[in-house]
Amino acid sequence: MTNAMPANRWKRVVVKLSGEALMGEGRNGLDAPTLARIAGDLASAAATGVEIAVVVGGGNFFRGIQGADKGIERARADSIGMLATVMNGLALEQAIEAQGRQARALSAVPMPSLCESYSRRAALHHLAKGRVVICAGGTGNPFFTTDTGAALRAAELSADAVLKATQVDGVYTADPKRDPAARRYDVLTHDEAIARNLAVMDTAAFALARENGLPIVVFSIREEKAITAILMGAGRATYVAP
Ligand SMILES: Nc1ncnc2c1ncn2[C@@H]1O[C@H](COP(=O)(O)OP(=O)(O)OP(=O)(O)O)[C@@H](O)[C@H]1O
Ligand SMILES: O=c1ccn([C@@H]2O[C@H](COP(=O)(O)O)[C@@H](O)[C@H]2O)c(=O)[nH]1
Repeated sequence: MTNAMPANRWKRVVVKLSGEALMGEGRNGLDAPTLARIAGDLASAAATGVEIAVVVGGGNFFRGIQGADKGIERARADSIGMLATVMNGLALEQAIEAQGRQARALSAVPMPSLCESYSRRAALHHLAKGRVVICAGGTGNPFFTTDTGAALRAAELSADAVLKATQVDGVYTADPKRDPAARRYDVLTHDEAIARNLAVMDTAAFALARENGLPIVVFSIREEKAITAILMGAGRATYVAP
């Protein structure tokens, strides 16, 4: 971990939680022990007093781009992807509450019979009460991802950082799952991430974070209590500094 990370000064963070992380060692869907482990970490993180909003992905169920490759109209495929994030959001809400911490899933795609709709005001209200806020449905628009959703929510909620909880332990010179020679960065800038096409997050997310002066911390959610560790300035991660 880099000393550059001013973790313990953060008051509010947005955690981008990989949907794929929720499937554990499975091939898709939700793995109950993994869900409980991550929910426990989020509950511990909230217990430190830092306000936690989670933007949850949907890659364990569906990604729009894959649907489009199979012939589903892209906007419709993205709608299915957004629904996938709501499924994850509802599961996460219940798993966090099972850990004794209040949580509220707020969907950017209104589904009032399932959960509250997302609004900035509602999110700030629940955060002030110490609840973990789960932002589901991404941005609510097709042609975006939950990475961009995380940068957007972080900007509008005046968060101090985006914590990208993913499958790899940082940003590499190339995708480490495909290139065993890829080297890991400790620190880099948004400009460098964009210029080098580092696909750990999409360019729109890096650009939105850069424009709003938001640091991004990329780390592996496979580690025990990884989110809590990052809040304490510990753990292995790449710090993307504005
Ligand atoms: N330069 C890079 N450095 C690190 N990881 C990279 C890089 N390029 C591509 N990746 C890949 O990006 C992935 C993370 O991004 P992605 O948003 O696709 O998945 P995710 O965080 O698991 O979210 P979800 O499952 O919800 O879609 C990593 O698992 C890694 O394999
Ligand atoms: O703002 C958004 C966010 C997401 N989507 C769709 O959902 C899936 C799942 O999200 P991931 O970020 O890939 O985990 C995504 O592939 C899109 O199809 C969206 O349309 N708008």
